[in-house]
Amino acid sequence: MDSVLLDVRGLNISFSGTGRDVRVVRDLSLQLKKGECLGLVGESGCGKTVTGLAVAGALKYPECKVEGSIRFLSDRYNKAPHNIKRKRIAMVYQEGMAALNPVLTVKKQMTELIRFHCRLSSGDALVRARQLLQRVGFNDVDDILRRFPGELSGGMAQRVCLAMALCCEPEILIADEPTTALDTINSAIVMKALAVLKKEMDLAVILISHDLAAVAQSCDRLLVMYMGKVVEEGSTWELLSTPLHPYSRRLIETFFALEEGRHDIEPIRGQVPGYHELPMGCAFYPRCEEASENCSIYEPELLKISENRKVACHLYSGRNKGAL
Ligand SMILES: Nc1ncnc2c1ncn2[C@@H]1O[C@H](COP(=O)(O)OP(=O)(O)OP(=O)(O)O)[C@@H](O)[C@H]1O
Repeated sequence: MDSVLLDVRGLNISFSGTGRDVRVVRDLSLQLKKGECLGLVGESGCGKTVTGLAVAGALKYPECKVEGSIRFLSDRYNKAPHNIKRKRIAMVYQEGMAALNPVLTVKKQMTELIRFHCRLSSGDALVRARQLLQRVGFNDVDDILRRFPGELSGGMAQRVCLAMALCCEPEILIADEPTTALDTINSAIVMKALAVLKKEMDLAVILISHDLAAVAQSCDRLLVMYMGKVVEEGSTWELLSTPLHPYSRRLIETFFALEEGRHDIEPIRGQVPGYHELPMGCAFYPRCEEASENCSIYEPELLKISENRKVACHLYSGRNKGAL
């Protein structure tokens, strides 16, 4: 559990689609240890998916610039070459069904993938496909192999995608909203499959999610992101029970109030700004009820405030002075 597998430092991601660069991930650093589950949470558009794609080496748009250092480390590889990194880090996306080819059976898709990546014969690839499907909790694997994606439920399709992501025995799995399109029962089945895999394969997982209840059950540690930056980091239990950053506090309060069916909670005031109109100082200050004058001038750094806790807020930097 102690060896660091992934070390990301000073990650900046920008898109230049409209002619000028728009930075959507700003100076992000994270470490992931063997067997650990790290949650990335925050509102839509705060940069969770692009961070996951950059780590998986899957951000390939010509208009996208990735800067900073992403190092994949393990007992066997130090600064792994790109092809090894791609095999050791796998990603599953929001909608399993959309990731599968609708006109090919599960058997065809899985065996082709396994033959391509693992260089196995057709017979051995089929054996491996069966093992992988069992690993994600299917009992009648031959029935699943015969089906076309349209004959699977959303939860089944997501588990097939999970099985496919495991074909190269990755050490890190990035799961991007794996339950977004699923009902409660299927979400629970997919999350259980993830938990079993994490334990059996000692997988390190980055779980990107809006679902703080799922995150609370699965993750050891959390990063809260706002407008492309990490605003708070800590162990899951500590962060969810005593959030420090005013943004984390409002995000958590709102989520759990809605979970309890309470609609009396005030939404966070104001709007999420566009990346091209980020305010000076703290990006959250126009919406923050605890902002001071300095928050509109100085951008807070992510400061370590205890062994497992970091926060980027002037309430904790000693600069929270001057009324707004
Ligand atoms: N290919 C692209 N070209 C231009 N901008 C992009 C591209 N992909 C993502 N972005 C922008 O990057 C920002 C971060 O997007 P991202 O998908 O990472 O957010 P997110 O936190 O994962 O949101 P969600 O929870 O809704 O998936 C958004 O403003 C998005 O519009």
